[in-house]
Amino acid sequence: MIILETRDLKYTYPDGTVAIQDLNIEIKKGKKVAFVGQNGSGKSTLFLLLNGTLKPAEGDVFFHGVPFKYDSKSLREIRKSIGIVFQNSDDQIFAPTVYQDVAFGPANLGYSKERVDTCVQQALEQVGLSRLKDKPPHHLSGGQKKRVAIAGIMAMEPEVIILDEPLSNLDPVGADEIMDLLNEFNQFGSTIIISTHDVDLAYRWSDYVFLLSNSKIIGQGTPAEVFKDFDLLKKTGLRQPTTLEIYHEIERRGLASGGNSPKTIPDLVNTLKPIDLIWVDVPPGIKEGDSLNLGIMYGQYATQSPYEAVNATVLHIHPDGRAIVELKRKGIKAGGVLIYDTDNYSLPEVKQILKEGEIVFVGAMGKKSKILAEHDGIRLDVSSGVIDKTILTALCGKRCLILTAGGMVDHALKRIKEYVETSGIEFTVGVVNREEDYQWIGETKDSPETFEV
Ligand SMILES: Nc1ncnc2c1ncn2[C@@H]1O[C@H](COP(=O)(O)OP(=O)(O)OP(=O)(O)O)[C@@H](O)[C@H]1O
Repeated sequence: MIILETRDLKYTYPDGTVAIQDLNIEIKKGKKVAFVGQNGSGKSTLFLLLNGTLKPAEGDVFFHGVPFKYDSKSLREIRKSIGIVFQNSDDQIFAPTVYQDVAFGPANLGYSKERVDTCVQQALEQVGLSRLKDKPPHHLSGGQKKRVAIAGIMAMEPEVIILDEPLSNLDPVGADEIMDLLNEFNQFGSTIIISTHDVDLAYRWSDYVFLLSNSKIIGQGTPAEVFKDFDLLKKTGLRQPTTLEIYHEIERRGLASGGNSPKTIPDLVNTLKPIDLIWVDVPPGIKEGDSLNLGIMYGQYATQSPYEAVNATVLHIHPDGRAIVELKRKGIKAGGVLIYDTDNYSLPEVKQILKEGEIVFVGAMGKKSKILAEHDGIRLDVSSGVIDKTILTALCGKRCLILTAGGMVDHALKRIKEYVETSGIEFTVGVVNREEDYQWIGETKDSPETFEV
């Protein structure tokens, strides 16, 4: 279903600058969409047109198929449904306390005092700022201000959230947290639209990408479609995403299987071809013909099983101390991922799972789960980029637990099951405390035996 659409949109600033022209786009409900383009390509102007802050010189914007009207009542409705978070949080935050700032939007929509309070409490909890509600926003860090701005929009419960450069001025962990938050909103059904210069982010995160250049859309499609088009990227002055660039280099050297578009490190690792002879550094004292334990390899290296211990025979030692070795493999079992739904949280149960499930790696997704873990002293090994890091850990034979809630439970389950299915690497995955969703993958009778490495 199309939620937002533009037809022949044009916008000219009063000084004559044409910032948007011939713009025809369709945005589907519930999707994560990225607009990518260089400075001055027109992203911010387009976003202001998409929530009615600017009125087009020509053309129309449609919400659920209905063209925008620009009287104050219609605009209020549009801004309630389509929230925008500005690039610079200081342009958005002005009230004396965090609470009052977040309350501004819902109060302006004429909500009752009780409803405003509920919306604000909920939004502050979602972005993890309940504790700072009485602080003046200008005393907060850049990342915290960004969250206040996001909470202010969330409190109006919009269907579409537009964020202009959501990660500008954030450190890597703060950036991951904001993206996790946006994924969470998306799981609850919001359509999320961002602008960014960051091709890695657009490639990894979005369902659909628009490339903007000189006020026009010059390319669009899934991230895999858009970012494999070198000519298009060149025209837009953008580079390829790093994961894709590394993949193409190893593919060109015959080390990865062709025709893939890996988005994440687990996906990239999974494209590697099996190899039998490799160069390695050998410790002093090793002679030709000796055996070496090289550790563990997985993915397509495996010949008999999804995951294997690798021993090697030293064939030839070069005078510089490096040696050519022939790999000998032994199948062992991969680890597993358990997902715990914190909507049905019980600390004794989590403790029992950690102990009896022999869990060695714990991650939490979503503010609620992180706060629960912190409050109850559950040590977290990872709190951002959780799904990928957990998959990589499970591939190394370890048992992992993800604490999360709501739509994120299904999101994590789906992503990990997809990985299991496309990679052919079998490890266990399931929701542990939600009977109807309890599933295991890869627990077959003929699962490979476990060997000591
Ligand atoms: N208030 C304004 N008056 C005149 N021209 C403007 C105004 N705001 C933006 N422009 C111009 O409109 C064009 C598009 O600007 P816009 O801010 O939409 O681009 P952008 O893609 O968001 O850039 P950035 O990535 O730097 O934020 C640019 O040429 C810019 O100089």
